[in-house]
Order: sequence, then C-alpha cells, then structure tokens
Amino acid sequence: MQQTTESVRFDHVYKAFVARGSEPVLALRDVTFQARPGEFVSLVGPSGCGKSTCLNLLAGLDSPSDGTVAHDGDPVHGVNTSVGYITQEDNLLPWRSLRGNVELSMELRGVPRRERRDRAQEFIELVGLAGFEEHYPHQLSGGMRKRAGIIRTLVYDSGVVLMDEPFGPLDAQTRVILQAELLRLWERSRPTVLFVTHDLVEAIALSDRILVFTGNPGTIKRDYRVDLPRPRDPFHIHETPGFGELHDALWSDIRVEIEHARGVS
Ligand SMILES: Nc1ncnc2c1ncn2[C@@H]1O[C@H](COP(=O)(O)OP(=O)(O)OP(=O)(O)O)[C@@H](O)[C@H]1O
Repeated sequence: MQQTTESVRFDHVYKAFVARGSEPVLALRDVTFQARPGEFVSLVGPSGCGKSTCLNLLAGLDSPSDGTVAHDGDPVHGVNTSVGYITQEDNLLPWRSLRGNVELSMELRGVPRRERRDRAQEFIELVGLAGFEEHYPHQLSGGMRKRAGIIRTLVYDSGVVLMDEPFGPLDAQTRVILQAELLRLWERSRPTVLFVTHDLVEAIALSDRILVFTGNPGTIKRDYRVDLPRPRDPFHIHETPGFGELHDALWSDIRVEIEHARGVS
C-alpha cells in the first residue's frame, strides 16, 4: 500500500457498457474526484447517471473503460475485498440468526470466536436490537433487517464503505431513525463513505460533500461542501442555518438534469 492522503480517487474515469447486438452505453464520462480518509461523500443525480457504476468500479465488480480508480493509492484490479458494500437489499442469510449474520463478515476474516461474539453484541446493542440475537431474518421487521445489514458491514472496520440507496425501501420515519443511527456508527470509526441517494435531505444530513452528477453520460457537475456543524440531528436538519440555501442549490442543479433527461427544455 502506498502512503496517500486519499482514500478514494477517480481519475478521468470513463465507463462504457457494450452489449452484443446493441449500441454501447456510455455510463460515465471523465469522472474525477477524491475522498479523504473519513470523509462522507454522497453521489446524487438523475436516474441512470452512473452512481451505482461508480460504487461497482471501486468494489472491483467492474473495471473502467479508461482512467483509474484507486483505493488507498492503489489502482483497483479485480474484486476489492477491503471495502464494505451495503445495497438496497439487506442480503441477510435466511438460515442464520441475527447474531450469525452480524458475525459472518468477521468469521470470513478469521476473527477469533470470543472477539466476534463481543463485537457483534456491542453493535447489536448500539442499534437497539438486543433481545433479537437468535431471531432469523424472517422474524425481523424491514427496519430491523436493514439495521442488521448495516452493522454486519460496519462491524469489521473497513476503511471504505459503499452504500447504494441503503434506506430506499423504508418508510420515511424509519429512514430518519436509521440515518441518525448510521451517523452514530460512522462517528465511532470514521470510515470513508460513498453514499448513493436520491434524497437530498438525507444527503445533506449525512455528508461532508455532495457530488452532483449530470445525466447520460454521468459526469460531475458540482462538488458541494456541506458545512453544517456536526454532530448532526437528522430529525431537525431542516432547522439548521444554511440548510435551505444548500437544498435549493442542489435541487436547482438536479432539476435541470432531470428535465434534460426527460427532454424538457
Ligand atoms: N451491466 C450493465 N450493462 C449495460 N448497461 C449498464 C450496466 N450497468 C449499468 N448500465 C447502464 O449504465 C448507466 C448507469 O447505470 P447506473 O445503475 O450506474 O445508474 P444510477 O445513477 O445508479 O441509476 P439509479 O439512480 O436509477 O439507480 C445506465 O444507462 C444503465 O442502464
């Protein structure tokens, strides 16, 4: 590993998808950005602008057509097992209890049993799931499963965590509760986070920076710094001075892109 002050670096990244019998799709065009260790960076933009593609490139699930994607100074080649990846689906194993699911990532990394058990218990308690350790995923609510999926990834302290609309399917109240819990968990170990969302309020509540993407092909239109003080309270983020101006600026940037994508002039 090289010495670097950047946790994540995208350097003039292009990504084209080529499917047999159809025109190539240019998903990303000349995407360049960096994230420092411990930064919480959200990616927002119209549907299909390449946000998930960026996460997949960093996870090594796909490779750039041109340009470089680097993690801790090293170009990503092949599956990058040192990032944590949380998607919309909770991906819990149905045959494992809550405790078994939370311990899984540590088990795969060879963490000794006692340490695994203690650490899993600490995180289960942190998100209010104590008492449900032996429950199976089908016995948990959507919000509880989502919490389990999040702590399963955060429990093993990876330096970079990718989150792709992790709260998408949840109701509005549960989303805000989980945002607050995520912030508390993030403050503990401060991983670098790349967070994809369509929810601008969520992006403001959580992030240090918000990257706004253009649609089709995706490139970075604006890089906003979110200077609202921390710790933040997602329940009252609207009342924070500066929130309204930032929300308006983000929305007017994105609205242009959505209208452009829909052919509205
Ligand atoms: N494996 C693939 N093969 C072909 N095209 C793909 C593939 N993955 C993504 N694309 C295309 O690349 C573009 C970007 O997709 P991506 O899922 O990254 O966008 P997104 O911004 O995450 O979208 P959304 O907000 O709707 O989730 C889209 O046009 C999509 O159809």
